[in-house]
Amino acid sequence: MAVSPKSLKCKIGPSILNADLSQLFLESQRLLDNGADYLHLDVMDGHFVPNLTIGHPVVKCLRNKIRHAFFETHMMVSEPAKWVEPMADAGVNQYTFHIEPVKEVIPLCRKIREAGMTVGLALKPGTGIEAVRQYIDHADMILIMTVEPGFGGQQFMTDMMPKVQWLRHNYPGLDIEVDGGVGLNTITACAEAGANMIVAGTAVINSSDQRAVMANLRETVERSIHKCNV
Ligand SMILES: O=C(CO)[C@H](O)[C@H](O)COP(=O)(O)O
Ligand SMILES: [Fe+2]
Repeated sequence: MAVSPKSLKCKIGPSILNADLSQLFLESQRLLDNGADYLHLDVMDGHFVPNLTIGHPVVKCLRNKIRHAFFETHMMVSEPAKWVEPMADAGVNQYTFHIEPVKEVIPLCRKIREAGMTVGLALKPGTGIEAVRQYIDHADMILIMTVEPGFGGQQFMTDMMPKVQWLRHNYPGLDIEVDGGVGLNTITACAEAGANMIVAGTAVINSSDQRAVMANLRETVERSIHKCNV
């Protein structure tokens, strides 16, 4: 892995997808109390992916209860431009959208920033890194999906790691997120490839010791960042 600047930080963002959503506030607060740096909120529209989850009204309710945490929405939707203002109004901090269905990526990045949010660009497993290269300067973070988007609890795809490695090599200071099947058995591959933003759903939610799992994920990533800085 190429040398990362000292400013690169490990951030752990659990996904609430497989949590008990009838207790969304309590589940989210518990994750934050147990050491989460941010919340990764999976938004699905039943078109871009074959599943439905939550939308901006639910995010807004959650924001009314949790004032200060960083909220990332992972927009698995066919028309991400449509939800920028509602999500900004709901108190979202980072708007991460898939580039696959979007014709005009750069104007959408601009719109998201104008709405006061940071920009994440997400790639499905079948999307090559060349598809995002031209947009990286317009984004704050790149999300490399390590499962086919749509469902929690799937198996991690190790063969996505070359994408992470390429990004880290060429963009030492970039926030690079991995999402899907990330847990104690797969974090080393993510960390060594250069990911610094870690989304973990079932590995954290299903654990009886969320704090220990998140601390373990963090230690592994911080060790890799440190190795590159010495
Ligand atoms: O975007 C997602 C699925 O499309 C989820 O964020 C992801 O799957 C998290 O769950 P797990 O860690 O269980 O895979
Ligand atoms: Fe996600």
